[in-house]
Amino acid sequence: MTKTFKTLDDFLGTHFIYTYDNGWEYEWYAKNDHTVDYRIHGGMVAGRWVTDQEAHIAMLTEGIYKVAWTEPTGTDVALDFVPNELKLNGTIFFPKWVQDHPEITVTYQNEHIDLMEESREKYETYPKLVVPEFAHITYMGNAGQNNEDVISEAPYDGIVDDIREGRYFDADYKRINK
Ligand SMILES: C=Cc1ccc(O)cc1
Repeated sequence: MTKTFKTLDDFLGTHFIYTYDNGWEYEWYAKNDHTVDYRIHGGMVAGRWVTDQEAHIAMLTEGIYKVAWTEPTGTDVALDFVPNELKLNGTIFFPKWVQDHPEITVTYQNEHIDLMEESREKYETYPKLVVPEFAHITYMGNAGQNNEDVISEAPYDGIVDDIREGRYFDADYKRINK
């Protein structure tokens, strides 16, 4: 995808894959102006995926976007995208319990909200694990807003290569082989 990001609308509906400098690989979709979906392919909670997470999304200045949200696990996230330079800076604030029991969060969270809320009460919150990292964007796709095909299944080995190499979405950004 070759596109210059200028407006908030240029950002909304974009699908990204990126790798943080610590090696963690994430896939993230700006579903609309208040909703994000994502899948985690590498790192402490690889295998986790989430749809319809409410988030705050703002354009700070032309082509630079800030996204922030708090999750049912108690994890907080702040992302600053500079897509024209294929980079972003992300900070993840993990409660202690996610660091101690990451496996509880490695699932399709939407089907286990009660477990996330029980776990955040049952286990410890502090000290939080703060992970501030730059990331390099390895893929961008124009999925359009509210496209339910973008993040619609659990991550599997090779999925990011399928996406990057054009084997996953058709010309209308619908999933092939559904
Ligand atoms: C914890 C979720 C999360 C999603 C995307 C990202 O880049 C960092 C964290």
